[in-house]
Amino acid sequence: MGDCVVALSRVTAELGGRRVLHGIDLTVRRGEVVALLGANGSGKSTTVRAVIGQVPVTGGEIALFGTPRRTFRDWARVGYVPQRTTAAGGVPATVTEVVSAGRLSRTRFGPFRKADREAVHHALELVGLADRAKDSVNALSGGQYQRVLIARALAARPELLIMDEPMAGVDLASQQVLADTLREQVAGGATVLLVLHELGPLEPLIDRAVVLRDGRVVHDGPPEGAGSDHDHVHPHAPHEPSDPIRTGLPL
Ligand SMILES: Nc1ncnc2c1ncn2[C@@H]1O[C@H](COP(=O)(O)OP(=O)(O)OP(=O)(O)O)[C@@H](O)[C@H]1O
Repeated sequence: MGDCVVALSRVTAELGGRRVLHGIDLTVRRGEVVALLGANGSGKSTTVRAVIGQVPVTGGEIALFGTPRRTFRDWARVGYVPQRTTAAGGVPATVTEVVSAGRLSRTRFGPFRKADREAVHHALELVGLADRAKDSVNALSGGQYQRVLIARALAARPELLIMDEPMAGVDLASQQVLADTLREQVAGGATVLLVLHELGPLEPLIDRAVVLRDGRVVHDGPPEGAGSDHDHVHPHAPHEPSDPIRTGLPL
């Protein structure tokens, strides 16, 4: 398993005193693009947040680049794009400031040098927002803000990209930019783990789909077998309380 970039073995986690991950096994090998699918509340976000250390695990093992997560320190190799709903801070900042924050893991919080400024500019070019560099992020559309978050993750030139629902609530034009950006990253050798509620426009890029149900893996294989998750209800989407209970899984 020397080429495992992410490896979870029998991982359990609790939130609010309730067990939400019931023994997750998941591997992402170097250069692979793995999609984590499943209904609302199935544990997708909790799984990726456990990988980056935002959710404490109560059992099992997590390794990054072959190193146990507990002792892993090389965070500049990892780019994380949070779910946009949890990332909106309401703090006024320019596009450049937000993206520069993604470079801090490389500068080790020291002064920015030319290479750092170039990396920030390049990341903004990749997501098509170089012309908005000086604008406040508050002036951006949801899709543009999502592109800023992705540029922030790319600014450190990570080998592993972890993205939580990068397409959620994103307009079609931005979706296309995101798909193109991701394709370039993958072509450049990046490894990707992303949470999706449906395969959508990213499907051609995905090597493997892992479907969760109630905190357990119920499918791990080619994306064709996973299908799109029509039963997922996104928090941004209007939702009728009278809707039937949805499982989000292929029957
Ligand atoms: N901070 C929290 N405290 C208590 N329970 C939580 C918390 N965050 C999530 N949960 C619960 O943990 C379970 C897994 O949630 P998680 O966000 O990982 O699911 P998800 O598959 O990412 O769903 P979604 O598609 O809605 O984002 C759900 O039952 C959720 O209600």
